[in-house]
Amino acid sequence: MTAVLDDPVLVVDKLTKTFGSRTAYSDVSFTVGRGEVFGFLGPNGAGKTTTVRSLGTLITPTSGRATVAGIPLEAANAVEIRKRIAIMTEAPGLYGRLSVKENLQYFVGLYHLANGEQRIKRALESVNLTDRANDTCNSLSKGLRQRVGLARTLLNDPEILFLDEPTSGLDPVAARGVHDLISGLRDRGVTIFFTTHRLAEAESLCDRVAILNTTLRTIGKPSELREQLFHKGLVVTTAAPLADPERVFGGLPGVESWDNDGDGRGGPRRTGSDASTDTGTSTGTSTYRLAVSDPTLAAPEVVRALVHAQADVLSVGESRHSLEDVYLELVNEDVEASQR
Ligand SMILES: Nc1ncnc2c1ncn2[C@@H]1O[C@H](COP(=O)(O)OP(=O)(O)OP(=O)(O)O)[C@@H](O)[C@H]1O
Repeated sequence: MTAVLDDPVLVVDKLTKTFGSRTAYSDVSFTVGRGEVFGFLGPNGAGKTTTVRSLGTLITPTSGRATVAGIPLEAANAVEIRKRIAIMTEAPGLYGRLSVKENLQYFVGLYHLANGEQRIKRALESVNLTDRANDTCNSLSKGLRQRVGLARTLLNDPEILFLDEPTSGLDPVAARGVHDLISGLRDRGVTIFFTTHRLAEAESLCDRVAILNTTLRTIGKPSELREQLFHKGLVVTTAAPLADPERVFGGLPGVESWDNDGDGRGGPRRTGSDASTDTGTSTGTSTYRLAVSDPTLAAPEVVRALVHAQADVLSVGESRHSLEDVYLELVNEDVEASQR
């Protein structure tokens, strides 16, 4: 990633936007490298759309600086910046009574683009809509309209594509279609900056993500964020509660602390939701979470100790945290802080 950041296409430095007394986002700094897929996450009202609108020259930031596609973000440079970028807001902004092709022809004219027919042909091919070129936009499903919106953004061969919630309101199949398009564009070297509320989408598509909640809360690869925020751990499930878990886990090499889901023993635990969570009270199973320095070294010790204690072990595995866990941990921290 360092190599990618050696060729930054978007540099944001202490950018702030206020509307009167309301702060949309504040003191935001980050860099996006050429060819990155960069996810911008945050709760409702976090300032994501306002950031996109600012970087896309649609509104003027209150303070701070940015360089977009190598050009300083200043009112005098807005036209030059817009030639190099494209923005798709939540609603694709199409003329419903015009056909797909007529819409694209309209935008080719608006942007004064040469070789319009060739551009339209390529854009339609990129989004697999060649055979719907003569259909009116009103007759298309929301998912297909979103694809027309994407085709529009491709007309000027943008260096940076800003997509504001491109899969909002789409069913899983249509959303998958948009994901495939984003992956295809990444393969062609287009930098993609997109906002989303779908954390699994961000996790699977993005090279890096930033979490915004008026200020930037964190930024990094999803895997790095998981490691920064959560201890490494093992999850042990047994068919029945251990008679004396402290005797089994306490003092084992590499095991820093343990906790039995639901009873809070064994010291503090920092975790969000986990796919393997099962307090098991109704089925008799019991789940133990162990904070360990190195799961590969600790796991054999733990298994030996469990066998020695004649425990009925159902599973021993590494605990996994998702980007959603990271997000919820950070955003919940903000909610708690605001209530203090
Ligand atoms: N034109 C405007 N005038 C006044 N306040 C605005 C304006 N645009 C946005 N805001 C405020 O700025 C804040 C950030 O809004 P923004 O739409 O950027 O958030 P968001 O993260 O995109 O939210 P969502 O996920 O709901 O789309 C909100 O408090 C919003 O009310």
